[in-house]
Amino acid sequence: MLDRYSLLKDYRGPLDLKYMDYSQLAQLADEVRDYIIEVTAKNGGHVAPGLGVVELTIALLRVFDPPKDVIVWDIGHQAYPWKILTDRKEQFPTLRQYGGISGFLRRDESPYDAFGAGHSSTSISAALGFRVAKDLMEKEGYVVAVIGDGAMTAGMAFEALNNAGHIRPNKFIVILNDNEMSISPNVGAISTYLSRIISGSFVQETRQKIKKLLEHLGTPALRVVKLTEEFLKGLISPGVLFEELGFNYIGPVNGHDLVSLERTLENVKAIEGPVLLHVYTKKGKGYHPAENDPVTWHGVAPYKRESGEFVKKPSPPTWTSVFGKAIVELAEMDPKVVVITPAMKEGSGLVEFAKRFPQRFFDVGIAEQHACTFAGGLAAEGMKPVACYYSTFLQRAYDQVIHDIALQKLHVVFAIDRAGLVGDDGPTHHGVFDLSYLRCVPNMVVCAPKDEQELRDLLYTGLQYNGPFAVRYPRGPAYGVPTEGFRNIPIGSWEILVEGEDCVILAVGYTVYQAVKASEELRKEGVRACVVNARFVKPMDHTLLLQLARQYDLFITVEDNTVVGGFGSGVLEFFAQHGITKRVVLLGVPDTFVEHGNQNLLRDLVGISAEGIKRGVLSALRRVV
Ligand SMILES: Cc1ncc(C[n+]2csc(CCOP(=O)(O)OP(=O)(O)O)c2C)c(N)n1
Ligand SMILES: CC(=O)[C@@H](O)[C@H](O)COP(=O)(O)O
Ligand SMILES: [Mg+2]
Repeated sequence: MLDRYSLLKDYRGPLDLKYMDYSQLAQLADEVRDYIIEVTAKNGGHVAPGLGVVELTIALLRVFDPPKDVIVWDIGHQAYPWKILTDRKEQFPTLRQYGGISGFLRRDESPYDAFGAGHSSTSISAALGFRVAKDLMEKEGYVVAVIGDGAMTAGMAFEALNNAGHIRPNKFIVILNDNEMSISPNVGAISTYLSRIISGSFVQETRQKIKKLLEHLGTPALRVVKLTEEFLKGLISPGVLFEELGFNYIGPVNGHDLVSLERTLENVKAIEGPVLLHVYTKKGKGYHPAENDPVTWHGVAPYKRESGEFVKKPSPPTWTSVFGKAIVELAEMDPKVVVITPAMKEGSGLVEFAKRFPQRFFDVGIAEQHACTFAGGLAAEGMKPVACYYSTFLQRAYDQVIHDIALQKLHVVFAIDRAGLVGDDGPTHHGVFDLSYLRCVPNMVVCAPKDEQELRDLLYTGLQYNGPFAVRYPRGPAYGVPTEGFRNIPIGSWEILVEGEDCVILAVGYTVYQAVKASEELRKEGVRACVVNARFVKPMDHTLLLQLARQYDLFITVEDNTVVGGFGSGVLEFFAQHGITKRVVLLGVPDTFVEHGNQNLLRDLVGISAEGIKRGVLSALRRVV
């Protein structure tokens, strides 16, 4: 694949960059962009973020000397050019494939990936750690954090700036890559401030304000105005916010102008104290579909590169779209329903809701903790907040779930998307801990639907129930069952879906229909397994569980969550509390970080697909295939 690129094919590594002239570098930038498009068209992935930082990556590799100089990219979804230009151009076609290279940064993948990432807004903290460690150990080198404007909206980034502004280290540079986009257009007061810096309006407006103030003070001051005009120009730094936090603010600089970018970086190296370099770039640069629609092209499935059309296979609606439709209907029925997302409007299926109910929709930026406590406040005053999270990102708000919602028994519905194995994004994004971390929290109701209708019903149930309620559902297509209306499901109730005498399979959420399929296959082999839809993980159906314990000796629990502390553990705890001694086999995600790869392949590998469950049951019955 590399043969078609005249410079990239013979490129050996960052040292080569230092010997190229600017016309060669421009050509190399084009080739890197082309290569990213070529590979992501086949594999899918994050297209627009990486296309926007090709020149920045080249400049960093020319001005600094990694891995001696440490470059920490935030999130890492924009690091495809970094992977190609450091040491992974050959492996790049395996991007996000099982066994291939990751779509994010990993320390075990390359010495150039200084710090693992995938979740947002960690770069400045990690970089500061590197800086302090280097200083304590008297090690050479610069430390640079590269953070996007979206990532900069998170509290964690400001916690790090606060600390860095106090320590005031030298050779510590934060590059703010500002493309005015999070996944959606960036939101919030900080984003507005950054946009005003880029447009130049911040300085102009501040000067006007000072002039007006002086004019207001009368004639002597007016004379001063004239004298101070030039002085004011120098006095007002557009990055006054960062200056006040103890950083030297430099910028804004065009992040696609390699010459000035490099010159600025060279100058920045000589500045004493921490520096914030504000760079503006275009998300999706160089590929028209992505430049024109960076929201869609943030992260995509495979596509045709010439047209930008997506290669779609017919499939049932996604769980996300079922949720998105249901929440609009529920909001129509109840004016108290409000929706909160920490920067995941599209991914959480909320585009329609935001259009229909702009006053009741809150994109709070990448601020999972704030989103949760904000929901708590809304609930305390009598609204019905639905806090929409990806399972993996809810991890950020764990203390808030406990302290601000559960302890106060507040009526917040957590709609948790991307539960279970998500596939190509890999271990940073799998939502395989939520059943464990939520079921141990007092007052929480925790449930998972077996299909689309049950998702609607559980949401409806959650909005009727007066307390903390979490419903979790997976990434990707649902089962295609018809949906209509809403019904209340008694909290803690399970249902028997398949009768059988040999053993009982207690399955949760996505795995329920897999267990039903497995039971059909098992029947062909003479095994009659009972299948139960254990839709409530907390509280469990104690009555049914006691009844089943009288009937069966072998229990198989299935969940798309870690087996450590998850649903199966809950069943074991219940049996232990009731002195029930039955054989219980736990099927689920093992106690290891599962790699990236095709979602169904991963499900099969960990043994929670229909085939995997069949294998698990047979082996439990000691009839190993
Ligand atoms: C804690 C956390 N919340 C949400 C996300 C999902 N997410 C990934 S990229 C992104 C937008 C980041 O915007 P920015 O930092 O400006 O980078 P850009 O894509 O614009 O280059 C979001 C919200 C995440 N990775 N981590
Ligand atoms: C980088 C990041 O965190 C998001 O872009 C994430 O990859 C989105 O995942 P989905 O594709 O499941 O929406
Ligand atoms: Mg951005």
